Amino acid sequence: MNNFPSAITFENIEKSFGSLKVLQGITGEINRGEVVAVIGSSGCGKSTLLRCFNRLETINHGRLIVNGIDLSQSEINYTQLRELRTQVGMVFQQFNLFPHLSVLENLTLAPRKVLGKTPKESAQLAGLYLEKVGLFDKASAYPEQLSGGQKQRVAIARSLCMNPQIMLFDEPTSALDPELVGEVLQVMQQLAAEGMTMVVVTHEMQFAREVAHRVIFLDRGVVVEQGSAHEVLTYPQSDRLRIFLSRLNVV
Ligand SMILES: Nc1ncnc2c1ncn2[C@@H]1O[C@H](COP(=O)(O)OP(=O)(O)OP(=O)(O)O)[C@@H](O)[C@H]1O
Repeated sequence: MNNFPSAITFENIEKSFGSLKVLQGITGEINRGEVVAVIGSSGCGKSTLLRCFNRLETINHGRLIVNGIDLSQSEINYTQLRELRTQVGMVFQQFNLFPHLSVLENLTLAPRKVLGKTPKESAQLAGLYLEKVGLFDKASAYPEQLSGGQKQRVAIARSLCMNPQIMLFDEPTSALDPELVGEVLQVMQQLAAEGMTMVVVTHEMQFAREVAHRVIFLDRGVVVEQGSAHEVLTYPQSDRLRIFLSRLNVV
């Protein structure tokens, strides 16, 4: 367990793609054991913020510390990047499973290659986490044989095999048929109850309301409001948040 006090600290971070300023000076903190939902309209920078947290994107300006690793610099060394990718798991909208590998092979690959586990140790780990997401019986299936909800549960189990301290979820249920959303949210809810630090970019306001400790509302690359899910979703202070929520029929 890393002893750095907060899981993620970000101060005045900025990120541009060419002339497009996507993050325009964002400051905040994710505490250990906290579940934070990041909400906002399409294109406001939610995914970019999340991707900065595991260095899929590099910030242009500001200070960013993730699990004690300083990501403020434009260059970090290979050891730090490996450490970061081990400690911070990420689940994507499109699952990103390897189609040519079985479920078991998808789960055991990183523990073997990155953590140096033996095939037996990694298979044990995989079994443990497949059990946790209710898919032990699918170990020898291939991704194409699974439903979207099952694929996403496999993707979560795959991340958990690395024993991460922080989990990032980028719209994990957006690509799913509505009837499959619940099974994925349930797994996430269980992780949250076990104390996992989670940052979740989501359009699922019910999940935000029921599971998130805190909600951050982004608009055009700035944090417009943040607070408890109850405060932010029930008593929006700004017109921008009111309009966003009314479009989703939340308020
Ligand atoms: N690699 C990139 N190169 C150029 N522009 C990018 C890149 N990634 C994101 N953008 C742009 O940055 C802006 C913010 O994108 P981002 O994906 O962070 O938004 P979002 O809030 O997650 O949106 P959505 O809810 O639709 O996923 C968008 O205008 C997007 O087109």
